[in-house]
Amino acid sequence: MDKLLLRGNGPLRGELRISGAKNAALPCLAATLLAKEPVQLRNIPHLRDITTTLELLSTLGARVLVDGQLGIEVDPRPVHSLVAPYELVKTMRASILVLGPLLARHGSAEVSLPGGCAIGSRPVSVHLSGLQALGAEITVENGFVKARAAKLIGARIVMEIVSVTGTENLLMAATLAEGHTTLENAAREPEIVDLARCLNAMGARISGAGTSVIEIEGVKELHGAEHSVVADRIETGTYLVAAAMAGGDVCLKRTDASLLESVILKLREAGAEVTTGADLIRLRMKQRPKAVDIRTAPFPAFPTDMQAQFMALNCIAEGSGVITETIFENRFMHVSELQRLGAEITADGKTAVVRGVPKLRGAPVMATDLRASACLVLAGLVAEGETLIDRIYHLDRGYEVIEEKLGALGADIRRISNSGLRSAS
Ligand SMILES: CC(=O)N[C@H]1[C@@H](OP(=O)(O)OP(=O)(O)OC[C@H]2O[C@@H](n3ccc(=O)[nH]c3=O)[C@H](O)[C@@H]2O)O[C@H](CO)[C@@H](O)[C@@H]1O
Ligand SMILES: C=C(OP(=O)(O)O)C(=O)O
Repeated sequence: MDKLLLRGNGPLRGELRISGAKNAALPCLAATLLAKEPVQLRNIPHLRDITTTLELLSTLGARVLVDGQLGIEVDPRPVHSLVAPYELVKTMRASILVLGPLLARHGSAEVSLPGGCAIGSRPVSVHLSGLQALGAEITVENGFVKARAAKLIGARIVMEIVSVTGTENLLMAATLAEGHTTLENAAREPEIVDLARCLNAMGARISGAGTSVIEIEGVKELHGAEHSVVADRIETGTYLVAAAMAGGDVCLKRTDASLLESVILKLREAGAEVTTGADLIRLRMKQRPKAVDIRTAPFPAFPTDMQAQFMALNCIAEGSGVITETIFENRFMHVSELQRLGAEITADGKTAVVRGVPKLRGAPVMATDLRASACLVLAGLVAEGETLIDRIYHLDRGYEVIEEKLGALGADIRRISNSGLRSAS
């Protein structure tokens, strides 16, 4: 099992290219199952979750071509299986996203209940009740969701909870439903806007994505298309926090500041100088960060996927910051690991109070989920001495070559793989 070894060694300087967003690429890959022709997707990040999704699509029978330039073509015509097996689905939350497309295009689907980060109970009731409202018959048996519908019929759906993948599943299913569908209380995340763009390029008729009311006029079929996936706002935010913690001057390219305004606001509050251009963000930090209060909530508020990284920032900041996690009930697993590095944190229920210390000290730590892993990397960048992070397979689900990217900015970070020690830069 790979590990990461870090040594805190001062400011970060240089330029980085941000990858396509995992959480946009995954629904777009699932959406290809709706088409009658091959779909080309560009700017797909090279990540473990993407590989798992491609394996899942191949298992269903789709023909997948990877062109080596971050481009992937999926030909859904040979699909012959409508079963998403447990072995593939267990590692990844987004695998539930094949449910809506398979049902809408083929009239039935069996999808194992999904895995993903263990950051809460993460039910899928919103997905299932929405599909029922579109006319599907749904049962959950032996860990599988079984869905059938001779034909989906458009409906007005008021989602009980704001759910990102729930909105995406229903959006995809509704594109081929007969008549009009309205999704109310929809999630507004940029990845949903990106999925709607991809679907509209395939011939869907969707308006309102990015607002809480999405309108979908069902069409008879969807055709092939080409779509380039939006930049990863969480990867962007993670590298911005890295520079805010380590200090220095970093420019992130091929990203979009409008996707992470709430994060940039908090970085400025922490004392960073942030300037933005059409597709770049530059962060300069000349001082010890000031602690900030964070409250996670659905977009456009502060994202839960950036909570752990800001907790790491508060750990070495001047003053105290209160972090309130309102989305997931079990997303403070990084607290005990940060404490191993000398952080002063008191967590109680949804709230963690972090009192900044002048220095963290390196130690062996364990990654517990994707963003928790990222926060340990950030802490390791500024800790005195060596930090060894175990179980970084979580990190590989969501960060493309993190050790190379941080290494290029001057960080001392190395991956220790089973085959030996590999330098970052
Ligand atoms: C692959 C992907 O895009 N993952 C993102 C997606 O996850 P995901 O789509 O799983 O997250 P949701 O938006 O569905 O979850 C938000 C909250 O709603 C609850 N809920 C959700 C569905 C449901 O049927 N019932 C229910 O109670 C969840 O347990 C959670 O407490 O959005 C999260 C919130 O921004 C992000 O952290 C994840 O990175
Ligand atoms: C929680 C995340 O991923 P997933 O929903 O796939 O578990 C994440 O991207 O931070």
